[in-house]
Amino acid sequence: MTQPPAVVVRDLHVRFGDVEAVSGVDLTADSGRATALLGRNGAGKSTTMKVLAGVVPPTSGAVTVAGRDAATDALGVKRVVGYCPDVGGLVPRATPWEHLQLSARLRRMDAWEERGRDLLERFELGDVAHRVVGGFSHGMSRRLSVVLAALHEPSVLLLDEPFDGVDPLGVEATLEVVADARARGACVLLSTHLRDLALEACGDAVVLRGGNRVAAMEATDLTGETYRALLD
Ligand SMILES: Nc1ncnc2c1ncn2[C@@H]1O[C@H](COP(=O)(O)OP(=O)(O)OP(=O)(O)O)[C@@H](O)[C@H]1O
Repeated sequence: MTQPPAVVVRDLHVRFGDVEAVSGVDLTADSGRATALLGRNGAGKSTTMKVLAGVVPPTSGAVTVAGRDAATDALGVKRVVGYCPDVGGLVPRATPWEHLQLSARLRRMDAWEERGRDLLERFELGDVAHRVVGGFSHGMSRRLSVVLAALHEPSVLLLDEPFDGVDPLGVEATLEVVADARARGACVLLSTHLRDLALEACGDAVVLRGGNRVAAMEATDLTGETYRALLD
């Protein structure tokens, strides 16, 4: 029997006052696959991700994440996803290890320490595990946000601009996290402006423009020329 898609978005609209950030997005994403969400600044990528993370409610439309309805069960959605937000999400006075402890406690995880340590090492944050994050560079904070999203091996992993300001080793570690998640059957959604990295990380691509979906295709079909044409 074919599995239903892990993420289903139908005619999603999100309004902030007078601004319609998302205006009719349709999208599906499958378990065991990674889907890139691409588009220019202001296209609606982060807002769509926030809805999928249960952080912002849909104004209208239907959104299901691992069987949970984002409009009526935001808490259920938050439980099944791992979310790396585009900005923020870290407590400046806490250390990476304290962030991991808090995350594990909130999720009632047992025996998370080894995985936590391993992820910090993979993202080259082992040496600063006990340093407050307030002094971290942008790239270090991004890397920690990916670690926190991945810690509990969520069935839906949402990475919003995970490569932003991240050095090549951090990019490699992030690509590994995406590959691991796919291998254990999770659904990955990753937003980025960077077509090349999207192609490396993801098998599927969805392009947004002005709050609408303008294309959905296999990532390999998204040539530079095609992407450029879709952005205009
Ligand atoms: N909280 C908010 N209040 C008002 N407008 C908002 C809010 N959040 C987003 N918007 C607007 O919604 C539109 C989509 O923003 P969004 O952040 O989703 O785009 P994006 O594709 O993620 O852009 P970027 O690539 O620059 O991160 C933009 O016009 C933005 O200004």
